[in-house]
Amino acid sequence: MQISDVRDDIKSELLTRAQLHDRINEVARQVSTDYEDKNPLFVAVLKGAFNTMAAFSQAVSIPVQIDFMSLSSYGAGTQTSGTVTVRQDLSVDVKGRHVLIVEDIIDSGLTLAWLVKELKNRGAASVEVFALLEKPARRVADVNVKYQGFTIPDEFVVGFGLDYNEQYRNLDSIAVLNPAVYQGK
Ligand SMILES: O=P(O)(O)OC[C@H]1O[C@H](OP(=O)(O)OP(=O)(O)O)[C@H](O)[C@@H]1O
Ligand code: HPA
Ligand SMILES: [Mg+2]
Repeated sequence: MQISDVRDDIKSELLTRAQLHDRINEVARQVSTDYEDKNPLFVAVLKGAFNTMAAFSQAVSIPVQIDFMSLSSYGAGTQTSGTVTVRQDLSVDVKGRHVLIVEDIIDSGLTLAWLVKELKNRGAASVEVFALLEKPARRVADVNVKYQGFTIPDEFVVGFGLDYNEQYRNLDSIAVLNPAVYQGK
């Protein structure tokens, strides 16, 4: 789906499909060098990171393993609930593994802070983060992000996996949602 398909709901396009893929490819090159011979485990944080994981994992040039964890804290709104709920856990043991978390966005930082701690507690040999988007304005939890895509302004964005109330995930770029869509809800 493209912005023209949901024009009235969108305030502005922030990152085009080409910009997203160019940056993901750059990060993938770096990660391929850094993790050569480490047999890394990529962990995508669902649902939002499904597109980032697909594009990123295809762009790396080393063998990797892939797993998913489904976490939720936003529900149907535009503000974090402050509580991370595990909807679906990993299917592999991370003990002794070099884990790279693949995330769509760091906003408050609460989701990632929780996950990094959890994976370290489970015995991962190392835990690093690739976040496609970072929204520094709303950060309340400190997270060390080794690989990042773009820093974005303090606006609620959708597309490329990111949703508002489970919609717009299949938009092929990142856009600022028109506040009229969620105001008064
Ligand atoms: O830094 P934070 O404030 O914690 O926000 C970031 C997280 O919030 C969103 O997930 P959400 O809870 O909306 O679940 P979803 O991925 O299924 O949409 C997003 O995909 C990140 O995982
Ligand atoms: O700006 C956002 N958009 C969609 N999901 C999110 N989760 C945290 N921040 C955002
Ligand atoms: Mg969401």
